[in-house]
Amino acid sequence: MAKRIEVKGLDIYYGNFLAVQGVSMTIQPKSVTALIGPSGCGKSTFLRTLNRMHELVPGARVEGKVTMDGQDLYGPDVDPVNVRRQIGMVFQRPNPFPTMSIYDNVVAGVKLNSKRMKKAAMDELVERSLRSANLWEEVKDRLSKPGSGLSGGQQQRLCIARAVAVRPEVLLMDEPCSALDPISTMAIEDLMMQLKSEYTIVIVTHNMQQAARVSDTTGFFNLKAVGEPGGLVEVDATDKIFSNPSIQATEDYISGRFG
Ligand SMILES: Nc1ncnc2c1ncn2[C@@H]1O[C@H](COP(=O)(O)OP(=O)(O)OP(=O)(O)O)[C@@H](O)[C@H]1O
Repeated sequence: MAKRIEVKGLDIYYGNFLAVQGVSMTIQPKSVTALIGPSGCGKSTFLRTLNRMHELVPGARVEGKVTMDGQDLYGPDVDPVNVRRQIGMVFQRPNPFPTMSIYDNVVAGVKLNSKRMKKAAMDELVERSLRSANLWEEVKDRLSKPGSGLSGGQQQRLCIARAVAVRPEVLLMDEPCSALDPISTMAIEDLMMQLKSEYTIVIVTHNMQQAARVSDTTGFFNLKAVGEPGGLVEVDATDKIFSNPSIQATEDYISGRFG
């Protein structure tokens, strides 16, 4: 299921404002890629262009190329809704549908994709998705209760279950632990390491220890100067970025000298 994403010469605009310039990188399948960098350098903006979610902002657009296993995600015949089905997103704040039951939350995306399913198949999908999100044991006896009754960490795992239920190829995670306590954060980090055996995972994180713990590859984004667009400064194996980066700005950032 996991697929490779290639980004070539990507510029990202909000209207006339060039927010991110010239990103080229390969995102490997069955691995976790972390995007780090100071606030405002365009990590979230870049992440959203990988499943065309930035298009929900009026006037936001890209120039350049993004392909998934060779398929141009911005090709003229490509439906962005289909791209978002193949490339799921998990957000900073857990956002289950609050009045919907845990069960219905898991299948919400599948129903949106208007797939008709028999009850038994749906039950099986709910169990499988909750198991992949490491949440099944905690919720199996209260599937009809509202998603809002879960703890923050459980809600985030419910959102991950909802994302994997539609069987995506890639999972994008935008600071998925920033609203969570350390124990829930550990649970999500463990989950990411399990999920990478099946998915391509890209995570934006402000937590460098987290990037070092969970990712195989790390990309460092930065602004060239105030008022200049953000861009990818360096991308390499996570061990290399955190022990012996090639670029001085990367070293300054990871050693806490700025940002
Ligand atoms: N909806 C938007 N409309 C206009 N400009 C935006 C929008 N979202 C982000 N920007 C601008 O794009 C640039 C990159 O922002 P982005 O949120 O991607 O950075 P980031 O690295 O993810 O920051 P943070 O770490 O603080 O979340 C910033 O200058 C920001 O002000």
